[in-house]
Amino acid sequence: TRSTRPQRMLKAVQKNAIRGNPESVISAIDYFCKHSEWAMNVGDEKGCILDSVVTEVDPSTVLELGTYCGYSTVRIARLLSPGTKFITVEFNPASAEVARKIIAYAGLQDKVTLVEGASGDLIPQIKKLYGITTFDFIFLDHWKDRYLPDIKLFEEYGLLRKGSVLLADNVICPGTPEYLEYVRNSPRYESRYYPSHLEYTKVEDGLEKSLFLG
Ligand SMILES: Cc1ncnc2c1ncn2[C@@H]1O[C@H](/C=C/CNC(=O)c2cc(-c3ccc(F)cc3)cc(O)c2O)[C@@H](O)[C@H]1O
Ligand SMILES: [Mg+2]
Repeated sequence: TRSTRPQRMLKAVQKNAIRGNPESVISAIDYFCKHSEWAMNVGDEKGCILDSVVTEVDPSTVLELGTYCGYSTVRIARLLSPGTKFITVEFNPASAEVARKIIAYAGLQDKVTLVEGASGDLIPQIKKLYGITTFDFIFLDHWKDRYLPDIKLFEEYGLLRKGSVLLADNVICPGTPEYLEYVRNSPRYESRYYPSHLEYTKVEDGLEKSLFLG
């Protein structure tokens, strides 16, 4: 049967990247997406903004929603200090399998816990299952209509602390209007928009960084 795009992306990593070298894995995926097949990774332009926010926050606990093939997982994990707890959530088994292989190819498997399941099911159990009280940094890049319900779950289950940073992809394209309206109007967040472009295109998109004020 025909391979899937994630499987073809994995092949490109295995062919063009150097095992244990995260930078080469990132470059191989970006090259594949620019020259072979577009894919919905955060990409190199928005990826640099992601890098700078992760570096600035220097988190001890990280949550990513929507692993997909693991591109942003590798971008984040390569910047984390030893001992950081990093959980990434993916409910499509095929995507999760490709992501595990790409994360492992980059040599970052010991820094990442990939959980297969739906974010709405996992979030209420994170404290119990992983012994995490609050997250310092959260990257939202899953179904766009799940951003708002999930941020409300973070609040409900006390997973945010004063200073927690949430970074959301695609707030313009495809767009997350309800989420944007919430974080920009809630007195509990201080939000800032980082203009950029949809991965591998000239289409406008951007990231929204929201600081939880407690
Ligand atoms: C509640 C729940 N729980 C667990 N995993 C979950 C989950 N909801 C989704 N997932 C997982 O995460 C990924 C899905 C990501 C969704 N991302 C996008 O749809 C997306 C789309 C574009 C795009 C832009 C313009 C176009 F013309 C076409 C596409 C760009 C992007 O950057 C995107 O992120 C995918 O691997 C899915 O299984
Ligand atoms: Mg995205």
